[in-house]
Amino acid sequence: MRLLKALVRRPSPNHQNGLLTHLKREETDPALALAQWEDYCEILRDYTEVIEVEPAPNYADSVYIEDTAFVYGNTAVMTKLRYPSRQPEHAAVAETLEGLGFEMKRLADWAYLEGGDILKFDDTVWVGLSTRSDMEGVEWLGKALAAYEPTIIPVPVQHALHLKSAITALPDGTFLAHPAYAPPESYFPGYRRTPEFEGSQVVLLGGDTVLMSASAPQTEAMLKADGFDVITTPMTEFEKTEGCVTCLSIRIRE
Ligand SMILES: NC(=O)NCCC[C@H](N)C(=O)O
Repeated sequence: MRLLKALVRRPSPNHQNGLLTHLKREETDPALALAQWEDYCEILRDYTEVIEVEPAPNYADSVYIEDTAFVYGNTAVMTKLRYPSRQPEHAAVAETLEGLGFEMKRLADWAYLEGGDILKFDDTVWVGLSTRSDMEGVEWLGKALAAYEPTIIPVPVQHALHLKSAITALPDGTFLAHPAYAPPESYFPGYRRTPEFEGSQVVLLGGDTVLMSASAPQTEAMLKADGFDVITTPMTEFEKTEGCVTCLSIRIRE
C-alpha cells in the first residue's frame, strides 16, 4: 500500500465552469484554486514523487484527474467518463501512464466508469454505481484486472457524485462515511461516521497519516483523537465544483 507516485494536473483557468450534479453554481476564484492546488501538490511531494500531466486548459474539469484512470498493480485502466465535455481529458493521462510502463487497458465504448467511483483497499475493489458509472463499467474493470483476482463489489451510490465523495478507507482498513450520503453500510465492514460531508474523503499518505480537507474540523478532531496523523489543506474552490482531496490525484501504490 506504500504510495510510490501521484499524478496531478494543473487546474484549467476555466475550472469554475465544471460540471455540477448536486450543487448550485457558485463563483470560484481561479487564483485561489491554483494556490490550493499548489498547496495540495506540495503536501503530496513530502510523501511521494509527484508527476504533473500535461495541463488541459480547455477542459474545465481536467484538474479532477482521478476520474480518468485507475491503477492496480502494473495495470492502468483508462476509465470512460460519462460526459463528452470530459472525455478528451484521457489522452495525456494515458500517454503519461504508458510512458511509466503500465500495461494499458481500455473499457468497451458502451461502458461507463469514473475513477471517483473506484475504492480500493488491499485485495478488494468497491465500485460505485452512480450517475457516472454503470454495471458494464464494473464488468470491464473486472476483465481488465482479472490477472490479479481482486474481489470486486458493486455498490449503489444515490446521494453523492461518486462513491469516494461519500466513503473512503482509513489506513487501518476501516471506512469513513457521512451517514446522509454514504451507500448502505452492509457493503462495507463497518463505518466511522463523520460529522461533516467533506470529512468522509481522505487520501492515505503512508503509515497512519491521512490528508483531508480543511473544511471538516470536527472530523479532523475525531480522527486525531482516534490516533491518526491528520494533515489538512484548503479545498474550498474545488468543493464548489464537487471535487475533493481524492479526485485531484491518481495515486500509484506498491
Ligand atoms: N473524483 C471526483 O470526485 N471527481 C470530481 C469531479 C467533479 C466534476 N465537476 C464533475 O462533475 O465531473
